[in-house]
Amino acid sequence: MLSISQLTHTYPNGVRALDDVSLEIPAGMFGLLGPNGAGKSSLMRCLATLQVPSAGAIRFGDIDVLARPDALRATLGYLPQDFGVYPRVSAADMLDHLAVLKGIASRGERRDTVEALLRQVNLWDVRKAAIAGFSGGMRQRFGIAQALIGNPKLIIVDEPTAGLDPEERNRFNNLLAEIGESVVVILSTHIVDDVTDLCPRMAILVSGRIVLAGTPTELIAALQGHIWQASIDRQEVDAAKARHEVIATRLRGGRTVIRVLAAASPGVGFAPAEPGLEDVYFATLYRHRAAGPATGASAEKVA
Ligand SMILES: Nc1ncnc2c1ncn2[C@@H]1O[C@H](COP(=O)(O)OP(=O)(O)OP(=O)(O)O)[C@@H](O)[C@H]1O
Repeated sequence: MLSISQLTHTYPNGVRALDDVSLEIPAGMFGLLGPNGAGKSSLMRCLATLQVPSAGAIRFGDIDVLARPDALRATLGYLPQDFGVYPRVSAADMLDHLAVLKGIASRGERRDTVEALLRQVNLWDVRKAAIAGFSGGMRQRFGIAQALIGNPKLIIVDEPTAGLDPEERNRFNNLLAEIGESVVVILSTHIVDDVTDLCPRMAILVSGRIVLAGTPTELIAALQGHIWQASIDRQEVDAAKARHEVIATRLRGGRTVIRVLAAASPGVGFAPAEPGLEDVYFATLYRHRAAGPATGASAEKVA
């Protein structure tokens, strides 16, 4: 179990990226959804001990993470949003090097580990090719291989499928789904379908705050009977937005399909719609935007 209590992080420029974040995350896959700038990467970096939060506490099992970051690192697998540079060394040599850094001293054990991981992520055939020449999907699969070195109990993956084509995204998600259910896997993303496909538990982060948390099934059920859909002309969209709580608009065959949040039928032309996780996400963002400032971390004036 990963326990995050009242975590707050303010960058030196005054941006408060995390604001009183508390979450209890059991074993299994946990989806953290949020728009750009919500604070997802900031939270991931704090959990991965790459950044010390301004306030709050993090516990993973027996480990007080802020007091003993090294103890967490020994059991952590982290796939950052962006590796930055991709070396010209081969995938096999790089994994071997990273295994040394993870403390696997025995050459034989490393060879077995590297082979098993490369086969698991389907990169065995290209093990001798330089990572610098890999496609985006191959890089991400290499990324998950390096995160799995040493059988970590906490795995953090930060927006892993952004920029991948649907086939590679699917491949990557299948890999994540195979990771054992006895470990905590945190998947940070703004792709709702990734959470729908993979995560039995989730939370939505907006402006550095957890605004919703639960199981996708329960959160979707809570919207039952509250989502309505209509197909309208593009010119009518602004008027519809003024009249209704329009949570999403989508073009379909030259017309605009709007999804509206309402306890009863909003009027002629609207049909009841089956809610999905995307409605949960958009309704949450809509309510947040209606209640306060635009999404993005809150900027505090520093005196
Ligand atoms: N090193 C930093 N210094 C100052 N501000 C930062 C720093 N890193 C992030 N921020 C700010 O903190 C807020 C949260 O950023 P963060 O990258 O954590 O969000 P995110 O949800 O991961 O966004 P994205 O989906 O775009 O990656 C943003 O306003 C961002 O500009």
